[in-house]
Amino acid sequence: MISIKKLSKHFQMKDQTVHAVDDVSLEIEKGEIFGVIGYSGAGKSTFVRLLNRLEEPTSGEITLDQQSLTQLGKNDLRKKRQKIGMIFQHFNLLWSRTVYENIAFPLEIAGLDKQSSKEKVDELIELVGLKGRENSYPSQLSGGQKQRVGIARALANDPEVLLCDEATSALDPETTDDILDLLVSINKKLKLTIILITHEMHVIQKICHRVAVMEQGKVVEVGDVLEVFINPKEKTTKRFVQQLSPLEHDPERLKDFITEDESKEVVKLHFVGGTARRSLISEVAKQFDVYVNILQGSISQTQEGSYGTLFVELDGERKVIEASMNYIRNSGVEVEVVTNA
Ligand SMILES: Nc1ncnc2c1ncn2[C@@H]1O[C@H](COP(=O)(O)OP(=O)(O)OP(=O)(O)O)[C@@H](O)[C@H]1O
Repeated sequence: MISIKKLSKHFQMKDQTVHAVDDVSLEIEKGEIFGVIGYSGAGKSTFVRLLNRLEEPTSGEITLDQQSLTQLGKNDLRKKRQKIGMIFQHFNLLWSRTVYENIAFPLEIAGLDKQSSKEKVDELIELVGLKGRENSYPSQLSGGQKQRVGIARALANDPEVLLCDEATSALDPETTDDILDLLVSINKKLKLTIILITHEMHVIQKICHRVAVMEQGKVVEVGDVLEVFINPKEKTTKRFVQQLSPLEHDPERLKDFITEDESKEVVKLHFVGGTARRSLISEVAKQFDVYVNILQGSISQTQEGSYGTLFVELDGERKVIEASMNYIRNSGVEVEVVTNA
């Protein structure tokens, strides 16, 4: 749906050229939530601003639904921009206008008549959960509510793509989750393609289908979120993934559990995909005469399924331990016996 080819943006400074976006090529599918993650200065904001030409590329091409964005003249660009909604970290609302008027603003600009505009605004207010707040001013709203206004306004002209520039970075964790849930429900309901940039892996994990990792203007890794989480290849990607599972393997803590005792075995369970949804641990404890002691680990949900590791101690007769390990393996979960924790 969006095809980005060899896209670059260079800023010519007095004594140097900054390669903010450097030869980026990506294909973004219709209806997917595509995340771009990178540390500060990686080029994320510049990248997302190039996608609606708030920033003019130095070179390269962007195609949206087979139409070249990069070659559009001023008038056509203005029309096409209506099909690219955008939300921002600091909401960018009109402070002297009410919630209703903020959302109606892009419809006014598009020349919609009053009645159709009212119907659309009412529908959007319902969609983003702001019923009853139509007449409030932005200053009377919480951060999460302000972003809901931002989202409704961005959706006013029925865009094909929604660009999110660090849209949850100014929000507390709970509100962040609410807004991310809202984006997922909009993505599903409207089949809207969403491109979001963030420096938080939690955001990628929670809502994205695919992710690109940016570093010094370049995309250094791209793939399905689940795949990238399970098997990050680049150093930067590994650092981001570790943000979410710092406790995954703490050898010191596990050491105390490793014994020569035949009746105990410490095993590492590696969950990938849908398997972690099942109540495997309680099933094992119920069906086999073993105690299952969870030592450490974490399971995370992504849009494509769960992944993660759990270290557990199985305590029981040798052959029962073996049988429970086989049961776990047959459920599609990788089992590794931890001998050298
Ligand atoms: N208008 C500009 N003029 C000169 N340099 C710029 C301009 N905009 C961005 N840059 C530079 O381009 C590089 C990428 O910046 P960008 O803001 O896109 O990164 P980012 O990943 O979004 O980081 P942050 O989250 O800190 O904004 C940085 O080195 C930045 O200083």
